[in-house]
Amino acid sequence: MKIRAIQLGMLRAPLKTPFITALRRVDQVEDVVVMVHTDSGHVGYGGAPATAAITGDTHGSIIDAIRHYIAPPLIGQDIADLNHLVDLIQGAMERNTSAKAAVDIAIHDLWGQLHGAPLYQLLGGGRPVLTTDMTISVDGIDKMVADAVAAVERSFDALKIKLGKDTGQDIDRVKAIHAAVAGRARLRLDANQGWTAKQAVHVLQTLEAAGIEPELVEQPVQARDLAGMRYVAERVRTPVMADESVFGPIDVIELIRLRAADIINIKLMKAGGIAHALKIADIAALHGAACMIGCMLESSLGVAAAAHVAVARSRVITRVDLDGPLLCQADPVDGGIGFDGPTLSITDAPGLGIRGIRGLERLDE
Ligand SMILES: C[C@H](N)C(=O)N[C@@H](CCC(=O)O)C(=O)O
Ligand SMILES: [Mg+2]
Repeated sequence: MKIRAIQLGMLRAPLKTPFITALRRVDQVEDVVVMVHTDSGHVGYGGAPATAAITGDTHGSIIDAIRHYIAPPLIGQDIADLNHLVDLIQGAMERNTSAKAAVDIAIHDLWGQLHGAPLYQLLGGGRPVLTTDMTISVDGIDKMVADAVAAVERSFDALKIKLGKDTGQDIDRVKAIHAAVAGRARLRLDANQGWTAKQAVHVLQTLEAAGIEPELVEQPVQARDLAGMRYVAERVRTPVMADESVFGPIDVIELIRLRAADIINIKLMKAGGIAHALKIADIAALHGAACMIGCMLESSLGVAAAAHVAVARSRVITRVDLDGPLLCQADPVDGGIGFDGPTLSITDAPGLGIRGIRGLERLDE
């Protein structure tokens, strides 16, 4: 099975309600779609959203990186040589992790199809069912409480509360949500880099003193401020999770060496795809650090790939934040994964099991 052509497209899916974090506000998912065609007539699907505020990648940069740097060396290569293909993708250029992830996902989809098995089975197996949390966008307190209660009523027992706008209001937000859902949902706090280290300690110690024990706090301070991450981790009971501070395997080694976080949020769009996400999970496991599998605001193309990774590394990936497709009015991806409330199930079709994408806009050269 040899790579014949790599085609690009755009997928757009309006959200049910705006997605708002300390970093950005978005109204729709927009993924660059990668379709890798083989001489055997198979198609491998991958995708990447542009999360410029986190990865630095834009739709234009993703398309350009794939067209001019990542795709050309792959043409004519054999899908059976997965490690070689991963080396070509990762070595094609510096950074551009979203573009690399989109192509890496499509190649892994084909590798699964080549072997006639769902990807998670080839990566080590596991039970193909996960439970995701639900994200509550940062907003006015009443709106956040209403969104949190609605999520709990839909059976979500873990809520990811977006914060990081204003420390005083953030404390009030968490107190109000805690009062509304206490005992029915675990609270995961995500400041998306919005606090200083001292502010983070103040927010968390105030909540802890009020008898609120969040399950974790995600990326309280600026991505590069590993000393700040450690400062927070040393002063609060709430476990600290690194998100924007950790992109690839090397970052994890540094983070663990500095003891700057307790938990690592693995995202394919930061890692550059499945191969490096697996490496991160394996490094974390060796050091006894726990992981979450996360996603950007993206469709079930990338989320399906992340789900296969989470299932195959379920001993170390103990938390799941794969709610991107659930935030959309409708997910245009056919096949792959399905949701029933917070329960995410993977089909047993070969590879990622993607059958097609409704309303795909083709991007021609
Ligand atoms: C969608 C997911 N629950 C999430 O919150 N992901 C990110 C933000 C992604 C984005 O801005 O697209 C996170 O910070 O964890
Ligand atoms: Mg985060």
